[in-house]
Amino acid sequence: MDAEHEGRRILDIAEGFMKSQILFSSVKLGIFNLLETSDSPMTAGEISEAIGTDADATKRLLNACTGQRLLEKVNVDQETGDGEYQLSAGSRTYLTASSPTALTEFVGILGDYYRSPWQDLAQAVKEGAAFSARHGLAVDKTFEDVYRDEPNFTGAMAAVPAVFGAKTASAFDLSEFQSICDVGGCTGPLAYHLAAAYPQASVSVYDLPLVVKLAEEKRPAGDHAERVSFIAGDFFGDAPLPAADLYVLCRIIHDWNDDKALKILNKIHQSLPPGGGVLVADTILADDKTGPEVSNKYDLHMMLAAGSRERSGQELRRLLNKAGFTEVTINSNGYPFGHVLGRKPRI
Ligand SMILES: C[S@@+](CC[C@H](N)C(=O)[O-])C[C@H]1O[C@@H](n2cnc3c(N)ncnc32)[C@H](O)[C@@H]1O
Repeated sequence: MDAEHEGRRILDIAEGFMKSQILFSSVKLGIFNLLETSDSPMTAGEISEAIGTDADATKRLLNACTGQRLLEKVNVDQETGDGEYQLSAGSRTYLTASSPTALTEFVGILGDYYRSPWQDLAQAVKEGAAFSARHGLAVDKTFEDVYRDEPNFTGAMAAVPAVFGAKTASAFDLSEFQSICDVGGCTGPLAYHLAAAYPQASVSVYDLPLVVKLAEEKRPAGDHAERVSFIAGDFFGDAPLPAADLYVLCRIIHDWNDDKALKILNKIHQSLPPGGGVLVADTILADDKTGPEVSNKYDLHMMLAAGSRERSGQELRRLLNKAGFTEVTINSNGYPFGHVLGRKPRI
């Protein structure tokens, strides 16, 4: 073992919160959005004046952002070290207001609403199910509570499939399906990718009434978006799902305990014609549950925020089998989601 290397690696893990705080604070202060609107690189003084912050502290934050390659520093005075700041390629693509691939709202929710339950990780591990009973979505909290506590939840959710949804659309060849329903599809970012990838299919999104209302208001212009319909409902209610021969569940199964997840899968199975499919997209754990890192992180996150869990491919296979899906194919590669396709038997 290289002792020094291991020591540094452990400190690096411990100091991880400092890195994320640099990002969260810069997003919160509007630094990336400001630089997007500027025709040329800006000095720390210009930035602090525009966002109403302390000049010296702002300069230190901007330099830390540069160290994280969130910003670039140009025209540097070799004597004073002062210079001008501009967006890096990464922040221009993923952290600016007008970018169609902006992750800003998701970063915002991670830095605030989603960060607070992590303070209780040790307590949650001590208590297990008792902690979930107090805090868990699957137990005593509804999605209506989530929307009341964090009004920007839909914006934050939508950011991730807007960026990574093309990978979900292409994880399997879905071209045989004529009608696709994204169940719990939020304001439609994944449905728009599905509509673009499968022009032969009609595409719908099924979600709670308040989300559908928002989705209609936010619908972007363009052919693919216009082909997507939004249908309000409750997947735990008695009303049938919109008709489809493929149902998609992106980050839905991981919200719920096995009983509730099975309810959703059973309902989908009942709604499908023979040979129809269900596509699950979640951060899938390795069979020994020790990776990939993104899935382990979100497994704990789901425990803290929703009293639920991420599952391995084999666990998802067993759930799908229980609901009556026989042919189950697992494609667990990919960031941030792996994918599982299940089929209702043809006879
Ligand atoms: C974790 S979000 C995932 C959203 C989207 N699929 C994604 O990956 O970004 C869960 C979604 O399920 C929806 N949802 C929760 N309970 C529901 C219910 N009972 N019926 C229909 N949709 C529901 C929420 O409104 C939300 O859009």
